[in-house]
Amino acid sequence: MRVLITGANGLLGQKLIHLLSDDPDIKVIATGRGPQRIPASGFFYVSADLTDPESVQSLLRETKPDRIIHCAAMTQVDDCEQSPEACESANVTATEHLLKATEAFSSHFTFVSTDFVFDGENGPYKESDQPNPVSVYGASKLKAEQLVQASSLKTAIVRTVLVYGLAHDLSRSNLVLWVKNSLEAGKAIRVVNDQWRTPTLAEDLALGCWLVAEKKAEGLFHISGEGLQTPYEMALKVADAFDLDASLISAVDASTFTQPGKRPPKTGFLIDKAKQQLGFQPTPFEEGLQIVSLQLAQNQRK
Ligand SMILES: NC(=O)C1=CN([C@@H]2O[C@H](COP(=O)(O)OP(=O)(O)OC[C@H]3O[C@@H](n4cnc5c(N)ncnc54)[C@H](OP(=O)(O)O)[C@@H]3O)[C@@H](O)[C@H]2O)C=CC1
Ligand SMILES: Cc1cn([C@H]2C[C@H](O)[C@@H](COP(=O)(O)OP(=O)(O)O[C@H]3O[C@@H](C)C(=O)[C@@H](O)[C@H]3O)O2)c(=O)[nH]c1=O
Repeated sequence: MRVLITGANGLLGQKLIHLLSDDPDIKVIATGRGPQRIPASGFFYVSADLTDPESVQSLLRETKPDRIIHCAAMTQVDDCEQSPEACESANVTATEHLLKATEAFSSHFTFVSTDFVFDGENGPYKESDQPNPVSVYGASKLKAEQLVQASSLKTAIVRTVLVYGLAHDLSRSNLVLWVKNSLEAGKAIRVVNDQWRTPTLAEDLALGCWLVAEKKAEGLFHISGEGLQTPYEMALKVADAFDLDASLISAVDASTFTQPGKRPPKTGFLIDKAKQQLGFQPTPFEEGLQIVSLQLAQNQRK
């Protein structure tokens, strides 16, 4: 089976490559912007800018995938707010090019989306709840979802929430690494206690995406951790897991931040559909932190 993973240099992309590249029955084709930044082997890497229709057409012609897992996106929420055209291009137009190019090959298409399609007034959300994005990023992902749903291909949409984990040379950090690195540097941090999320271990998300793609499942799936927590609560758990000074963490209201992109207050997902239809079972947050801690220790020994 030939599996094309977009956004291969990103957090989810790297975890998918790690999950699939040792399987002798799967040929992993990884695509990213610019050179490969993943220090691993066992897969084929193609550099492509997905906003360029010609590049996308030739990528599909050359690789003829059976499954596509489209992870690539402009994920910096504040940058999207400040550069809406770049956001539209990376998140909507690129998805449109990919869908069009895929039509010739009838591949199954999995699109990775976000809790930020919701306004955060009524979380946790199930798949049938009504989206209402409050940021340019959220609106762009919803627009891309609508293109995916309108396509004649067999498609699935995997929405997820606040992904954390360790990977190489990422262009954006995540809450766990940010808190850990700040506390290790002795830096005081202010963390919001009036937003709620169901944080997702990157390895769990990769497996969830693969369960969808492998089964050629169709429709919407909410795939995340379980149990609402505030980023402040998560930060305290990070301090505990890494034996760092929790007194450096202070709780603040989101209103004290002047971020360009508005964040939905209470998202988080109900994941019964993914559990029942896919057999998805997320790792509890505390265990996820232990996994990240082990990976960091292994990297230090290398
Ligand atoms: N991280 C999170 O908390 C969440 C993520 N998601 C969604 O999950 C998916 C994966 O996110 P994640 O892995 O964390 O994000 P990352 O930002 O780590 O990875 C996204 C990748 O997309 C690449 N990319 C951006 N624009 C283009 C382009 N024009 N052509 C080719 N590649 C491009 C980036 O390249 P480069 O590295 O060169 O910048 C990056 O490697 C995204 O679709 C995101 O919207 C949903 C909810 C939460
Ligand atoms: C930087 C910072 C973040 N936070 C909190 C707010 C927020 O809930 C959480 C993560 O903040 P970030 O700015 O890293 O991420 P943010 O852009 O809010 O996260 C989102 O990313 C996109 C891609 C998604 O699709 C979403 O699911 C979501 O995870 O940490 C603080 O409390 N203090 C801070 O100084």
